Amino acid sequence: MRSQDYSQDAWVQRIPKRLLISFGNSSLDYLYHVCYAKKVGYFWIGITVLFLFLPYSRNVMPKTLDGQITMEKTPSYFVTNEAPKRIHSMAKDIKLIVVVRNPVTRAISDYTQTLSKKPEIPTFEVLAFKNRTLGLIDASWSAIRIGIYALHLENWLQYFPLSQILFVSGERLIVDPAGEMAKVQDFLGLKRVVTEKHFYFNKTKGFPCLKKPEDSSAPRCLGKSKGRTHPRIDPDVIHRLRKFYKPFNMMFYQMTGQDFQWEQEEGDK
Ligand SMILES: Nc1ncnc2c1ncn2[C@@H]1O[C@H](COP(=O)(O)OS(=O)(=O)O)[C@@H](OP(=O)(O)O)[C@H]1O
Repeated sequence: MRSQDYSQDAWVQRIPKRLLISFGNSSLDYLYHVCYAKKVGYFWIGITVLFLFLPYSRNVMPKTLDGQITMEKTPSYFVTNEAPKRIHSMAKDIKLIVVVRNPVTRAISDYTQTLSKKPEIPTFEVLAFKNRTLGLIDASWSAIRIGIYALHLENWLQYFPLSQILFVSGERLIVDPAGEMAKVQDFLGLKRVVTEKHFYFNKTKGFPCLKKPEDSSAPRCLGKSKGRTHPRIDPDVIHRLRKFYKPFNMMFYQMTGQDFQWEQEEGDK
């Protein structure tokens, strides 16, 4: 086996070969948090400009050794039109890890986040419709448009084959974090270092958290801004949104070869 060179010269800033992305509000932070805490990769927490506008973005990357993985995480790439083309021109063999979640819950989560910053905005029910009497959904509202995953994925598939993309279920990440992490590690070609023994379910938070690592004093949950209580949304509106998304979801399942079972969920949080 080749011994690792730890000399100063061996630490180099590299263009990431793995990218964690999501449509926003889909548990990407949690995936990143687990990968980071368990050193599954060396991260740059990305901002969209990185790949899009900085030709020498390598300069802002963490230094890694040959054989270590440089990853970048950002929620906004997936819906940024120019992103796949530019990323492809810099790193065509990149592995993409995309976290997805029921688009109806995602839209409500997105709205809840905005509401926490701007309490004066209209209700979700008002923003969701162009014409509520006619049941016409406002697909130009970003909270809704982002959830049309099939549309965004089409753009990426023009540049990257499906084999380079792993879709992680935001729902499964909550109920079975170790199971989803196993898929992530397999996809990255890594030994399964993150397993069930690293997680516990925090009843107060209502989400899984990481158990206390040996080198730190506290178990790690995500902060208060993750896992917020959603406002109550009129069930009719939820029903209407489900109908709106259904054909797009079906298209997305077909394109990815994965059934995320969003139609089977009883209600949205
Ligand atoms: N372990 C754990 N702890 C807390 N929250 C968790 C966890 N796993 C998944 N989630 C869900 O993650 C949702 C927020 O997604 P992110 O903001 O991380 O996504 S993204 O970075 O914008 O893609 C967040 O959405 P909200 O519930 O609307 O706040 C959570 O439902």
